[in-house]
Amino acid sequence: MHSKLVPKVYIQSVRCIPTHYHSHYHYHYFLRSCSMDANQPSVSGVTADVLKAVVSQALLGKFTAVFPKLFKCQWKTYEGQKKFFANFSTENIITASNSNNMSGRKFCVGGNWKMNGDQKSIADICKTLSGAALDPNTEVVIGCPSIYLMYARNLLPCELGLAGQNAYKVAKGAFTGEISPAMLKDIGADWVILGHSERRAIFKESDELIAEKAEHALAEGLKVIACIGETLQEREAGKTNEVVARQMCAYAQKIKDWKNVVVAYEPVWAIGTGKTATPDQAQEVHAFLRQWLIDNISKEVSASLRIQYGGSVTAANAKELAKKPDIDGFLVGGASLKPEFVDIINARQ
Ligand SMILES: O=C(CO)COP(=O)(O)O
Repeated sequence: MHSKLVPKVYIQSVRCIPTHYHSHYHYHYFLRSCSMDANQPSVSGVTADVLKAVVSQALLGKFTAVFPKLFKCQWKTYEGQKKFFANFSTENIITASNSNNMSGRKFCVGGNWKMNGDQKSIADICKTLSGAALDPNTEVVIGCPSIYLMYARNLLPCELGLAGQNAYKVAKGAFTGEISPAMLKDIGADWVILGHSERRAIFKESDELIAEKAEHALAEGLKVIACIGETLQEREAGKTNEVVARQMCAYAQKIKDWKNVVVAYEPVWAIGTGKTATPDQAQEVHAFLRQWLIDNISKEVSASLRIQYGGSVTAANAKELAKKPDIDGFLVGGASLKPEFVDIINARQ
C-alpha cells in the first residue's frame, strides 16, 4: 500500500554570505538539503516554519529572486538582509543543530591549505566540495591563502566556513604585509587560524602575540581556530602536557569568551610527516586538555569547547581518530587539497 507522505521541510543549515562587492551588496540565503520525508528527523532543529517565514518575507517583496530550485533567495539590499536577521537568528538555527556526537559538540573539520593552490586547483577543490555529499553534522572550515579568499568564497558551498590563515592584532595601520580580522570579515571570511606551529617556528610568533591576535580576532567577530602542539623534542622529553598547558595559558590570559573558539591540537612531529598520532596518543592529550579546561577555565567551557586533532590526518586514519570521545574534529593540511578530504569530513558517518 502506498503510504501518504505529509510534506514537511527539514533544513540542515542556514547561512548567509555576501556574493558581490560592488555598489550594491547582494546576499544569498541558502536553505540546504531540504527533505520532504516526514519520517526524517530534523537535522538541525530547523523546521518548515523557517521556510514558511522566508516565503512570507519573499512575498512581501524582500527578495529579488525567490527559490530558484526552492532553496535559494536573494535580498535586494544589505538592509533587507539585516531586517531579516533581526527576526531570525541564524546563530540559533545553526547552534540548535543536533549532532550524532554524544558530547553535543558539533564535529568540526578544517582544511588548512597553507601556501598551496592556484586559481585552477582551487576551483577544482571547490568543485569537488560543491558536488560532494558532506555530512550535515560536520562543520567545515576552509583555511585558504589570503589572496584567494574572495575567489574561494564565491566558489565554495555557502554553508562551508572560510578562514584566513593568519591575521594581525589590530584593525588597520602601518603594518606592511599584514592583514586584519576586519579585512577578513569584509571579504566574507568568518574564521581565522591562529598560532599554527609553522607561524610559531618559521615566523617566530610568541605565545603572547598569538593570544593577542586571538583576542582581537574574537573582538572583531571572527571565529578562531587556536592551534597548539608540542615538538618531537618536547614529546621525547616528556613535556607534552607542560607545553600545551603553557600555550593554553597564554590564550586564556586574553580569551574571556570561548564560544567562538575551536582549539586545534597539532603535535608538530605529526605535521606533514605522515606520522599521525595514534588515536590513543591523540585522545590522551585531548583528555588532558579537557581536564585543564575544567581546572583553569570552567566545566562548561570544558564540556563545550571543540578540540580538533591535526597532523597527517588522511581518509585512512580519520575514522578511528574520530571515534575518540575528546576528538571533535580535525585540522587537515595535505589531505585537504585532495578529494579524500570529503571522506575526512564524513569520518563520523
Ligand atoms: O598542519 C596541519 C594542519 O594545520 C596538518 O598538516 P598535514 O595534515 O599535512 O600533516
